[in-house]
Amino acid sequence: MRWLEVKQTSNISGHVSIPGSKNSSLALLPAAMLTSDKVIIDGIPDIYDVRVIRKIAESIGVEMHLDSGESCVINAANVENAELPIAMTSSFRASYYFVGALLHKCKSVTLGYPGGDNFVDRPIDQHMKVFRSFGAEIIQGHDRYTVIADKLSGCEIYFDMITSGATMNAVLLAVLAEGTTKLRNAATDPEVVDLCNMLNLMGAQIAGAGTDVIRIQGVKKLHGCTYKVIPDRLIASAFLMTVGLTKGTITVHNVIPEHMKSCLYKLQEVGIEIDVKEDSITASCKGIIRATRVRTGMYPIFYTDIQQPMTSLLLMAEGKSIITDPVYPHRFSHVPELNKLGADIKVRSGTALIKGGNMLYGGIVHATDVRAGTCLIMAGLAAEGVTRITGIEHVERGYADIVRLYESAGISIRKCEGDLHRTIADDCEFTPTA
Ligand SMILES: CC(=O)N[C@H]1[C@@H](OP(=O)(O)OP(=O)(O)OC[C@H]2O[C@@H](n3ccc(=O)[nH]c3=O)[C@H](O)[C@@H]2O)O[C@H](CO)[C@@H](O)[C@@H]1O
Ligand SMILES: C=C(OP(=O)(O)O)C(=O)O
Repeated sequence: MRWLEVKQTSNISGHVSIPGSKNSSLALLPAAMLTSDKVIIDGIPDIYDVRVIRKIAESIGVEMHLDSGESCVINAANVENAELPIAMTSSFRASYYFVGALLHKCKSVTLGYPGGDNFVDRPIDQHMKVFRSFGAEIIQGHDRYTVIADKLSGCEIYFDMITSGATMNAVLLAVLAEGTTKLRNAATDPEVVDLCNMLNLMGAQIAGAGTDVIRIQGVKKLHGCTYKVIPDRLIASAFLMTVGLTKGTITVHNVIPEHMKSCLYKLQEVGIEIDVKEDSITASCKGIIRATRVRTGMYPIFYTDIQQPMTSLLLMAEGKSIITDPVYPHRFSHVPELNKLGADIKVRSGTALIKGGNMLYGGIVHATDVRAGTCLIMAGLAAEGVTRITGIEHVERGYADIVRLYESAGISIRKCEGDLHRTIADDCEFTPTA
């Protein structure tokens, strides 16, 4: 059994260089397959999902080399078919971008239904709507689906809800489709803009990215480029929140503060001091944390992916806080785990009612998704004694080297392997694996 081990920690002082965005990388890597030229992308994190993408790519003849923390070189000149490995494509969420990236070239793409963070049911009806809008036929099996199109025709799509994934998939299909595509009610997330920026550098004609109407004029061919992925705003936001649990100061470097505004304002509101520079943000906390209400939404509203870390932060507040997550109303699997550590949280129809101020005590808890992992690490830092967090594989989907990253923040956590139920005081028996 593997787990992460976290000890109560106070008064931190650290500097963290934020890695490239997972959610951007998962779209940029398939996007690089739209051309037969070489594409170089800097800053791709060496996380589990990226490793799976690399294996899937290799299985269809795409060359993908990743030097850790450096450049990823992608060459899709020799891809002929897109019969993708089912289990691999079902092991993470964003495999659907392979359809957007390969349908034009291969005319047929077969893959497994998306997996990934299993906090809730996550429909892909908007992706299906996108495929059909471009003229594709979809054949659905019990564990796989095939998307077939001899030709992709530009179209107009009004999304039924704001979805970053389906917006990006539509962009991937539109850049080489015949004619013009107009996407309405499109997502405005920084990761959507990042994808459009790279595609424009490859010769695409995309206008309006970052607004809710994106217009794409299809082109005949895209060419290679060198690009750098944006920083991971989700990892950066969680680090800033951490000072609310440990007290002290933390500076995140290599960030784009504009991407994190909804988080920064909320942190100031609850009592964390925020100092924003051009590409770094310092958060400090000496005093009390105030209770608040949080409601998630699609960008630029407070993002669902930091709802779980925010829950841990609000455990420190005297009084009652309320977190509602309309984006994923069932994303609360972290709550029973936090309650095991002494928290007092009740969940009622997509809303967590948090009674802050309780003492937290270390224990054994389980992370069911990457952000639940972050949230449990944060609670562990405030809990008396030692906290062990299982479900590391979920955390590894989003963090390349979580131990080293926290170390730079002045926080010591360990990856351990062995007998989980050995007495927590019996510290020296564990075998750190990183
Ligand atoms: C790999 C990646 O980038 N993952 C992020 C992406 O996921 P992902 O792109 O899957 O999430 P979406 O933006 O598509 O989801 C937004 C909302 O639309 C709904 N929806 C989406 C698609 C669809 O076909 N039908 C449908 O009903 C979802 O249930 C959700 O309520 O955005 C989410 C919302 O910010 C984040 O939590 C994920 O970290
Ligand atoms: C939900 C997340 O990721 P994914 O969509 O890849 O499951 C996340 O990063 O918090």
